[in-house]
Amino acid sequence: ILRGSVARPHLKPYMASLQLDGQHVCGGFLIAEQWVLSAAHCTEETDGKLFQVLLGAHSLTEPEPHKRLYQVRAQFPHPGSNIHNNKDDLLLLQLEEKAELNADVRVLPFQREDRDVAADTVCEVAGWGTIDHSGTRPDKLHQVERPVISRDVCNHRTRHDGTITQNMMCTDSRRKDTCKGDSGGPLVCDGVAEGVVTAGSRVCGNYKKPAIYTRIAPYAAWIDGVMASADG
Ligand SMILES: CC(C)CC(=O)Nc1cccc(-c2cccc(CN)c2)c1
Repeated sequence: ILRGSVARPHLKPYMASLQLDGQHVCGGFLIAEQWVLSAAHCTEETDGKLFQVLLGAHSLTEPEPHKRLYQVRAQFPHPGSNIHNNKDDLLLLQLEEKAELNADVRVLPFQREDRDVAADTVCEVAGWGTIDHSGTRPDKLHQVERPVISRDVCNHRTRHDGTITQNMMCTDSRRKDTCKGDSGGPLVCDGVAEGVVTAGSRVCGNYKKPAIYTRIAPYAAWIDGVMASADG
């Protein structure tokens, strides 16, 4: 998160850190006791290894009362996701067991009504992604508020030039923005997850490249189907 602030500890109890060998790679969030939603492109550099999922954390390194690292039983990237574009950039992770829910570990509801969030709505996004242009990685969760911009503005030829589909949404990226390692985290508007951070043009804080999110509502049926089909 570029030019945001340190989040209030454990006030975003749905946040997950997807880790490999103890290193934060991407964000995610708890959508059910045994399921985390993230971004499919986060698996690009994992060489087929499964993530571990850290829940209940504010600091990535310090001991905290309800912090716990969960093994992943299975990962389900959306079948339409690919490395060449941001389409269908969603990843479902089934935890090895149901997460123990408590004050610091809680499910976040996601939007099921497929209707665009109005432009200028101020939403919030959080993550352990890089916090400056030198790629400094934070120990603590950061957050930032960002206004939604319309798909028409986001698709302008000087911005994302028509690549933003109706399954995507954008927020203004002037100065304050998402960045590397924030992918997979939720865009939360009025307490509901409306989108999942995707890397898009992989630049941060440049107003000509607004932040892009995969809208969740269009994928509600896919999410429900995977959760229902996987055992348990
Ligand atoms: C395996 C993956 C972690 C590789 C990757 O995603 N790299 C990468 C590099 C630079 C910027 C970003 C990035 C992420 C989220 C939002 C944005 C744009 N605001 C950029 C992402």
